[in-house]
Parts: sequence; structure tokens; C-alpha cells
Amino acid sequence: MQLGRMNHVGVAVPDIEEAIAFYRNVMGADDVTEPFDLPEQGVRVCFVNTPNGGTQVELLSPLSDQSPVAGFLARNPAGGQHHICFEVPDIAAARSEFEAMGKRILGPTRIGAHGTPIFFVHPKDMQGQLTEIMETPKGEH
Ligand SMILES: CC[C@@H](C(=O)O)C(=O)SCCNC(=O)CCNC(=O)[C@H](O)C(C)(C)COP(=O)(O)OP(=O)(O)OC[C@H]1O[C@@H](n2cnc3c(N)ncnc32)[C@H](O)[C@@H]1OP(=O)(O)O
Ligand SMILES: [Co+2]
Repeated sequence: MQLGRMNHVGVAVPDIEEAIAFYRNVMGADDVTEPFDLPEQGVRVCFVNTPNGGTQVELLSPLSDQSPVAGFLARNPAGGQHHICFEVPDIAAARSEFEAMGKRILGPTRIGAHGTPIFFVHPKDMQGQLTEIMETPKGEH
């Protein structure tokens, strides 16, 4: 496994509009994308872009009680850091390598919010940190 660029930090929030206002008004963010629904992932999502193409903050709110973010918010009602996401050049190769290391992969490889394939690795196998692995968008290698 070759560690790639940190693409984003996922932050679970109970109210995405309120979180956007926080990043704009308190943190001085001037580039926040419009929120959109990703029903396949069970979340509503938007990105806070940091300057110079830096790591994004991914704001996540649940679309239903079945959302993977819903359990987290039940345990952390104010929200908080939910996952970190690292890029890899080849998602299938990365998945095989994690499997060979005995890491628990959560569900199938899916298309994520950046339009490239992603999968998640269980926090208990990753130093307590839910970890998203994402294929680098084409043209950014
Ligand atoms: C926007 C789309 C996409 C992108 O393109 O970026 C996304 O990021 S989608 C993000 C949301 N999707 C996911 O999180 C998918 C993967 N997640 C899951 O499968 C589940 O959320 C989970 C990680 C298996 C947790 O399920 P849950 O039912 O909430 O909890 P458990 O009871 O199974 O928890 C077991 C254990 O793990 C601890 N835990 C849970 N979540 C986290 C977390 N986010 N970070 C760290 N630790 C976590 C939980 O506290 C339990 O610990 P113990 O009590 O000690 O057993
Ligand atoms: Co994510």
C-alpha cells in the first residue's frame, strides 16, 4: 500500500446549512459547494474547499435513520470528525492489498462524491479511524 494525497476529512453534522454558515462566518471559507444528495451513500454532502487546492472538508448529514452517518450522530449529537480519505492510483489494487492484510472492508466499491470509486475500511482495523480510500480523479495523477 502506497499512501497517497489526503483528499478530504469527512465531518458529520446535524444541520448542513448551519455547518456551511459556520465555515463561512467563523472559519472564513469563501469556496463552499452547493449541498447535494447521494442516496446510494445515504448522505447529503457538500465540500469546503481550502486554498491552493488543499484538502477539503466534506460536510455530511444523514438522509435517513439508515444512513451510516446516523449512528455516528446518535453517539455524537453535535457532530464531529467522521472519516479521513486518502487517494490511491488504482482502487482495485488497493482493495486487494487491504484484503490481503486482513482489514475489514465495509461494503462494495462505489462511486463517491468526486465521481471516482471509493471504499471504506473499518475503524477498528485502522487505528480507530474510519478510512475512505478513493481513486485519484483522472488527470490528477
Ligand atoms: C459523500 C460520499 C462519500 C465520499 O465520496 O466521500 C462518503 O464519504 S460517504 C460517508 C458515509 N459512509 C460511510 O461511513 C460508509 C462506511 N461506514 C459504515 O459502514 C458504518 O458507518 C460503520 C463504520 C461500520 C459504523 O457503523 P455504526 O452502525 O454507526 O457503528 P457500529 O456500532 O458498527 O460501530 C462499531 C465500532 O466502531 C466505532 N465507530 C463507528 N463509526 C466510527 C467512526 N466514524 N470513527 C471511529 N469509530 C467509529 C463505534 O464507536 C464502535 O466502537 P465500540 O463501541 O468500541 O465497539
Ligand atoms: Co468521504
